[in-house]
Amino acid sequence: MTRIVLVTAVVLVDPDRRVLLAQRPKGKSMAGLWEFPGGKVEAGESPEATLMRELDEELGIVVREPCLAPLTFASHAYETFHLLMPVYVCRKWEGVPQPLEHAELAWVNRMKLGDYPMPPADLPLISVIQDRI
Ligand SMILES: Nc1nc2c([nH]c(=O)n2[C@@H]2O[C@H](COP(=O)(O)OP(=O)(O)OP(=O)(O)O)[C@@H](O)[C@H]2O)c(=O)[nH]1
Repeated sequence: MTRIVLVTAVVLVDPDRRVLLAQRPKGKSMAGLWEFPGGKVEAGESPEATLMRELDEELGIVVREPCLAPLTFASHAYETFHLLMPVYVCRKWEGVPQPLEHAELAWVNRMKLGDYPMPPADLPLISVIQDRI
């Protein structure tokens, strides 16, 4: 039986309908790949609380819970765990996202998401984002 790891992620959408991708830094697993901001849900935390904490830590922005809307989810078997990742969409936040924990950030036209190498779990998300954002 594989271990399920619960991670929440968010698609931040700007007024030009671009989406924020963040590049995983050197030294981490899947370094160099582009992901959606977020992280592992810790014990006692709601998925929304995880996102609000991660967005503060990773990007230095403040998001209010009502601004997080469910979009879709990813379910992917990695070699050592099974990732279950609820994905939210957010169009409103305070502050300007900064790469506080990532190598780089990119605001990407949603039709160009396929140009950015992503973790395998994220690939099925691309068409959902293109259709629904
Ligand atoms: N935040 C985020 N994590 C993702 C995405 N896609 C994906 O497979 N993941 C995986 O979900 C986990 C998120 O963990 P994390 O952000 O809290 O911590 P981390 O990168 O240091 O994890 P790790 O180094 O243990 O792999 C990682 O294993 C990461 O590879 C994504 O789009 N966003």
